[in-house]
Amino acid sequence: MTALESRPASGLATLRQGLRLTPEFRRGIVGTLLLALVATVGRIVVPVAVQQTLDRGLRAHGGPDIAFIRTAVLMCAAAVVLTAVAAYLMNVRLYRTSESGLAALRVRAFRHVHDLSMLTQSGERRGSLVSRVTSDVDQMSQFMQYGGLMIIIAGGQLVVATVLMAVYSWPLTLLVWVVFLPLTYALRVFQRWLSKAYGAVRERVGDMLSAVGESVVGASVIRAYGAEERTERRIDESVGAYRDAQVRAQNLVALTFPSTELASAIATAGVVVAGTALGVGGHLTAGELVAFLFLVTLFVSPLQVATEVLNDAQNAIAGWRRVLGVLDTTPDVADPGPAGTVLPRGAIDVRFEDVSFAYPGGPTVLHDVSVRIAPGSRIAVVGETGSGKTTFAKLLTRMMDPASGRVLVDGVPLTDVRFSSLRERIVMVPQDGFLFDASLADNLRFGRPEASEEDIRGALAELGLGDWLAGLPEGLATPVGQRGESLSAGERQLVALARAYLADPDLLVLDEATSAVDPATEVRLQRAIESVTRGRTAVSIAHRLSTAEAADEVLVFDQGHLVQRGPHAALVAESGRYAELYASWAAQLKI
Ligand SMILES: Nc1ncnc2c1ncn2[C@@H]1O[C@H](COP(=O)(O)OP(=O)(O)OP(=O)(O)O)[C@@H](O)[C@H]1O
Repeated sequence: MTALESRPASGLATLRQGLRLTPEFRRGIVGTLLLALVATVGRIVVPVAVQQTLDRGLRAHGGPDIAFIRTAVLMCAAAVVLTAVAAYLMNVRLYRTSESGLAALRVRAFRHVHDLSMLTQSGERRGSLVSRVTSDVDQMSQFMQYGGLMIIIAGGQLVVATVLMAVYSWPLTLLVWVVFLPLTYALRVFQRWLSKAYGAVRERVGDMLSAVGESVVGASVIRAYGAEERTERRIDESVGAYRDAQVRAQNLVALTFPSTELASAIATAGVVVAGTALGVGGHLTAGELVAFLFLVTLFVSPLQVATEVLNDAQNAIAGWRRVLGVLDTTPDVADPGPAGTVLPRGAIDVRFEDVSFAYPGGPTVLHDVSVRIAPGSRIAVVGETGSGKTTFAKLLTRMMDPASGRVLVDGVPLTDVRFSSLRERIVMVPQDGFLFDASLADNLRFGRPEASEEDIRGALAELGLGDWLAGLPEGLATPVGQRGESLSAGERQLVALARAYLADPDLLVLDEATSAVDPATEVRLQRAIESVTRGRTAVSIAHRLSTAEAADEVLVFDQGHLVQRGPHAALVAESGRYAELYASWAAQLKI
């Protein structure tokens, strides 16, 4: 089960919903349809001209009427040119609208992915999420540019050809329809099968991208554990599953082609036989029969195109369903928008009122937590692994909302605070602060894009990192590599801290890194943390004893309950959870 389910709605409902959510596709559609009409009507001029030339020009009373033939040929040439121009203009318009529609859809889907809470995102594999915004939209683009156009033309052509065929001979028209009716029914059945088959194809693309993406990102872990073979097997399997799904879908497509060919051959043969009989009986002229055969070709080609387009259409609808799956997911952590409160500047006062939380489908991991954190105080959150520390931090920064209870900042419920204000005033530094593949300066500027080089140097100096910066080969221009791989783990933590310092929040939530660093970096980190947390409310998930010792107060979590709180010295003196944790820390230090 993924968090963003593909919608099971019918193909037509999906298209309608998609068009409603992407008004760009509908822009200028009337003009395009008119051009399609001109292009279609233009195609019937040739058969009519041939019929007129044969029946009224060549077989005119008293010999061929050259003047009539000349006029018919000229009109025919003019119609062909007009048709070509209309078809060109229609193409251009369709490309333009479909491209801008797809671009808007991509942007909208991508923004929406960002609006979704961490919880929804973590329920969906990253590769699959990426495929919804990239390859699924690409599938739609093929259809919108070729298939959509063909359907418009083919539909018009089918109607116009039928009407004109009926004008020449309704019994022959009936014959053609009788041959083709079973085919149209069969096409509808194929469509249902294809819809299922292409739904599976789109799912497999997501799986494949997920497997490939993960093996690239986790390359070092794979190598470290010698798991290359297992990883290759997983990729082989996902590629194989995609191939099988495609082959299954293509087998169905292959079935549709011969069936149209067969129906077309039967219809043509039938028209020749029945048409000749009608001609002998004096009900049809030679010109009319020839024109009718031309029209049968015009009638058949849209059906042939339809089978091709059906393929694209089903693939596109399957893709569109997955994109709509993203757009339709209401963000569970919603921004109150302009109606929301803007927090005033200054150290933030935090209150948790009976807060409980459970991850979707899981047990309660935080139970009735009530706590007040005074503005400007430094708090250390401690507890065994899995005790709920990170969950507490995520609720405090509104990465997710509590199942029950409230979190208040400066007396305002977090849910009422405008996102822009929330993200500006409250910053979380996760254990492994993600660094982008850019220069050190660009990464530091992430929280405050307008910061000048002087601001950055000043901030690093205030954090006691001036000497570290001086030791870097290219200073602020030093590239940090993908995910900061050119830096050591300790240096990455320093950059994450400096980035938060530059953003200048009023509440800083710090998930202390557990990775061991060399003693010199450790000292730097301690000094930097001391400076970063000064003057603001700071909540650190502490993995080091020194952090707890330096804090104004310690919050002790045990199996989702807040079991103790108070200054380090007082808690050590009490017998309780903290004293046990302290004892195990102290034992580790002695080793
Ligand atoms: N995304 C998630 N989905 C489901 N359960 C989760 C998720 N994240 C955490 N949990 C569960 O919630 C409980 C509390 O986890 P939490 O990450 O808050 O603990 P922690 O004290 O921060 O642990 P650590 O010190 O190892 O980081 C654990 O039992 C964990 O398995």
